[in-house]
Amino acid sequence: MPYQFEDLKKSCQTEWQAYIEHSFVQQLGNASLAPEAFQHYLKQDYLFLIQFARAFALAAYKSPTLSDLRQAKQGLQAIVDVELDLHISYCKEWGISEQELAELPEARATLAYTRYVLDTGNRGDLLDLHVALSPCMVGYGEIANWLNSRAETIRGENNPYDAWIAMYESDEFQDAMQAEISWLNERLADVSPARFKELTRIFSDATRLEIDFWEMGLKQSD
Ligand SMILES: Cc1ncc(CO)c(N)n1
Repeated sequence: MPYQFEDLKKSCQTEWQAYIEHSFVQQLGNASLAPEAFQHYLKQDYLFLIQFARAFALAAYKSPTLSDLRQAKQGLQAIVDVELDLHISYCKEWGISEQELAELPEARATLAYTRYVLDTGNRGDLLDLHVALSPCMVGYGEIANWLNSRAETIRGENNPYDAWIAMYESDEFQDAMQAEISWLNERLADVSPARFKELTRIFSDATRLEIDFWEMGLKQSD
């Protein structure tokens, strides 16, 4: 049986579920999340996105084919020209100025996660890097879908976090998530059991670092 993305999730099911169904996510869905926790998260996510853009630049460098190079360029462009602008205006609505964002120190959870991804890409190949990136690309799309499937989730103007859910349920994000899964499925189909085992380590590490990112938001830790 060729390996598929689903097998990566199955290899760390407990951690994956703890990430997708984290209390930060549940509280965001039922509108009970403390605004301070959300603001802390938003600020750190700005710093996260900057490092995430660098990871796509690294993906360009690690691309053996023109098609991979184009894909990496598209990812970098989407973050720099669209996501970061959106994030900056969203932060403004939450009372966080661009000046404040520019001067923020990185929380340890942000440092750990982003540098882990960059280091994994540096020492490995494009597949290692994509596996390290996949919990972000796929996880947030799944989170939006999971929230929408729950009776406890409040949508619309009665939830101050509605726009956050809307961003990750959008066609743009869901399409990017599907594209990432397809790219991985194509590559995973050819890997050996030993190579797959290495990749499950990376996937599980990145998933655990996503859990820490939610914890950092909830506890407002720096
Ligand atoms: C920490 C984190 N993971 C994933 C995403 C989705 O892009 C994000 N914005 N932030």
